[in-house]
Amino acid sequence: MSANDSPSGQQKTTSASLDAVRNATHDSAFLKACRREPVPHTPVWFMRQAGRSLPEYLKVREGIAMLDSCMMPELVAEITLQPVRRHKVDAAIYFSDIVVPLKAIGIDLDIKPGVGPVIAEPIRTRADLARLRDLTPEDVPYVTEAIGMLTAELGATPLIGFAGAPFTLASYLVEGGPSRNHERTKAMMYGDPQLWADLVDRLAEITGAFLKVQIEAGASAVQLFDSWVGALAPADYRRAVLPASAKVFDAVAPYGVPRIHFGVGTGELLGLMGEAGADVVGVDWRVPLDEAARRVGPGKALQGNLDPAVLFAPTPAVEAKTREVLDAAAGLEGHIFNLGHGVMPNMDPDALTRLVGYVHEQTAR
Ligand SMILES: Cc1c2[nH]c(c1CCC(=O)O)Cc1[nH]c(c(CCC(=O)O)c1C)Cc1[nH]c(c(CCC(=O)O)c1C)Cc1[nH]c(c(C)c1CCC(=O)O)C2
Repeated sequence: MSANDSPSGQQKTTSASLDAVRNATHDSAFLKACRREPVPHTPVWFMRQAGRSLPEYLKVREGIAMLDSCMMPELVAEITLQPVRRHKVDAAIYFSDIVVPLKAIGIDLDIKPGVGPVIAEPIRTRADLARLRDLTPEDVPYVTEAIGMLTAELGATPLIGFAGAPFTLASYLVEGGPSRNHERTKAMMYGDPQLWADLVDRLAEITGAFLKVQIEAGASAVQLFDSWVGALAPADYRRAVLPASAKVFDAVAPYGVPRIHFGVGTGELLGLMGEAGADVVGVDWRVPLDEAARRVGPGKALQGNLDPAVLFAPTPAVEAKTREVLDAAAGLEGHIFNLGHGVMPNMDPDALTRLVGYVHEQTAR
């Protein structure tokens, strides 16, 4: 199957325009690095680059709830473009949230400012699983529409689509909201392995379908965020999570777009996260990239991994820490520079802009 066969039957983005997007972005530094090809400079983007660190974001979001904003295509396109205009990053990331596909299939949830996603009725029993129905492109028309607008504006700059991975989504659904220790999630995982397996398998189906919509609309790469999976030991990850994450990666494999996988505190899981099917493994700041490369093994690019908190230090300190990251990445087959986790709301946007310039200048070849 090629991406042009449009397996969902949706033709909102025509094959010809999808081909045009593929051609325009193909030789970008970002996609070359994902493919482990030589690059003119190390590409840079930041997780959570769109959002509260930017005054122009706060301005357009004024009076609009987070989830509502995700369903307004023009606003989504504007917010996605803001960090590209300001920082000159090498890729855009689609503005949305990991819980958007769950909302789209009818799960009653909200994103509470300063808290995160909150689920009205958590998923805890076999009967609850029935509420997790399949996602179709018709459930998320605003995604197709916004991505269509974006690819027209972005030209040669690739757009990264994303989704939450089954474990991280399951944690929100089972706990009912953010959780420090994932107690109820782990209680289900260890106590009712079959219910757990069925839950993450359902989530894999939904997530795979959601990523397909984004790719068919014109996303040039996808990132699967398993933000909280670092809470697990490798043996548990392999048994209870890897099959579901692999199912998501397999679902989008036929499109041939790079698949990025990221989690926080996943130093002990990096090899397994690559094994799940990622082409690019995201690394937080706790493991130097040369060591991460040893853990991941050959044939995969790495993304990361400056400690985001470093951005609060004076510029010479930021540059010294950035140099350390670049030095550790010197022998890699493919490196995409990023922070080890997301941009923080109170970060100075100018420090981010300077960082992009510094990485480009230091790695120009
Ligand atoms: C775990 C997770 C979530 N959402 C996401 C993850 C995985 C990434 C990670 O590990 O950070 C993913 C996400 N959420 C958002 C993006 C936008 C794209 C980007 O610029 O990276 C992305 C990629 C927008 C958002 N998602 C959210 C905001 C802030 C809400 C606002 O601006 O009103 C944004 C810009 C809300 C949200 N949504 C979530 C949290 C923890 C929060 C923060 C709650 C808070 O502190 O207010 C769940």
